[in-house]
This record gives sequence, C-alpha cells and structure tokens, in this order.
Amino acid sequence: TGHHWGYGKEDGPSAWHTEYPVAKGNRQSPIDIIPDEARRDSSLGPIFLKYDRCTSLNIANNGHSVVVEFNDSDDRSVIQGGPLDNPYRLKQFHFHWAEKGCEGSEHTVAGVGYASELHLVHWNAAKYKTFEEAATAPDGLAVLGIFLELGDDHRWLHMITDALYMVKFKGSSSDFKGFNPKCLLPSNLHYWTYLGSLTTPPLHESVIWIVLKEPIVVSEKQLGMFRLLQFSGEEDSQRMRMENNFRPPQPLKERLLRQFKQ
Ligand SMILES: NS(=O)(=O)c1ccc(C(=O)N2CCN(Cc3ccccc3)C2)cc1
Ligand SMILES: [Zn+2]
Repeated sequence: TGHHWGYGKEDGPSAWHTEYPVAKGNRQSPIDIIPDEARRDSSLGPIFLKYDRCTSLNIANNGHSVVVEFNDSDDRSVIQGGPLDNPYRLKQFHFHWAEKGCEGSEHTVAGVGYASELHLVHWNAAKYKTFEEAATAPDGLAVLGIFLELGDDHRWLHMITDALYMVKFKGSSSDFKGFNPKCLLPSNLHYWTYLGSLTTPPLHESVIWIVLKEPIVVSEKQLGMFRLLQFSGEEDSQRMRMENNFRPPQPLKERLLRQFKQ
C-alpha cells in the first residue's frame, strides 16, 4: 500500500521520477557544491542554533533511515539567522550513508563525497501551521547538513549508535529522551546555502539548505553500526541491510550558491 520507493536498482533514485515527476524539477537536492562558485553575500550573517531547551522524544527506523524526533510544539529549539527570515523549529534529524569503504553523503564538494551526512530538519512554524504544510511550501523547511568523515571515535555519537539495536527493523521506534544534537556540531558554523528540495520522495521543493563546511569526525566502527539497521521489517522474508540510502547530486540549473565565510 502507499508509495514504495527505495534505494535499490528498481525503486532507487533513478526511478523516483515516475511516481514523483518533480524529481526532474528546477530546485532538486542534493547538489555538487563547487566552493569556487559559491558567492559571498554581505546580507548573509551567521546562523544561530538555539538547541539548549530541545526535547528529543524517540528514535525510529522509518525504512529509509534512522530518525530522532523532537517536540516541535513550541519554539524551544530553533535555527535562525543566515538566509532565514525567521526561526525554524527543529523537527527531526537523520543520516545518510553508504556501504563500507564508500562515500555515502548526499551533497558532494568539488565532486568528492564524505562518508555520511547528517540532516537536521527544521520547519517554518512562524508561517505554516504544520510540518506537513510547511514541507510543501517553497520556504517551508530549513535543513542543516553536516558531513561526517572517518577518523577517531566521535565522543558523543555512541549515544545514538548504542540505541540502534532497538530500531533494527522498519517501523520500530523507541523512547530517546534527553539527547541534544548540539553535541554533533563541528567547531565552526561557516556554511554554503542554496534553495533546494527534500532528497527523498515526495522530493518537495521546499528546503532552504544550509550545509556546514566543516565535517565532524566519526570512526568506521561507529558508522558501521548504522549498517546493522535493516530497510526491511521484522516479518519480511528477505533481510535488506540499510546502506547506500543517499540520493546522488542533481543539476544546479539556474540556482545561486552562496556562502558565509571563506
Ligand atoms: N533528506 S531530507 O533532509 O531532505 C528530508 C527527507 C524527508 C523528510 C521528512 O520528514 N518527510 C518528507 C515528507 N514526509 C512527510 C510528508 C509531508 C508532506 C507531504 C507528504 C509527506 C516526511 C525531511 C527531510
Ligand atoms: Zn536527509
């Protein structure tokens, strides 16, 4: 029942346009970021992440990624500044990754991918009544993208990887209170920004993308834990390891890529 898109040969990114024609639209994401082509813009200031009073609720496997959801009933945790006209509320964060030894980020930088990419999804509650409504509006969402590169263990990522066993199968979820994603931010918030879309169906062209230049460092062991997850449900006959859940870069078309700080 419902739409059955995925990341496989038959139902993957190259097939999404049949059910979601906007896949061939003019502001699709991700893109290949070419730093030399990113324009500085004096009207672009720093971004501010006000996550101190954030309330994480649960961690879940939605069959496409692992998602941590937040209480978004008020402006307790928001992103503001930068290209945004008002605060956007934190709704959830999730990751994209590949199979061992491959690049699993969605955005690439001068043609080079990172091991993984973290997306912190925020919505424009000042203008729209619900996340679903905002997700279909051109200025409805703001997604903060953070690259993950391989190196030493990340000192706080274990709080997430230790919980993955509870959400191994599609449709599973578990309480996940007291997690503040501030611990997943790099030391500086210099960024690229452009107008784009959701990188998964329904691919709505509703996202103001803010991609941080500085990656965070995680270990191969930690990233490998994500591959214990399954795309498939507990009852499904064939096991499908959750990996390669990334969309490749899409045409920039007539868009302007801007940056804050060299
Ligand atoms: N990879 S990404 O950061 O671009 C991203 C992907 C998915 C989502 C997300 O939460 N949803 C996409 C829309 N869907 C719900 C929905 C809303 C309106 C209409 C139909 C369905 C949930 C957010 C960000
Ligand atoms: Zn994403």
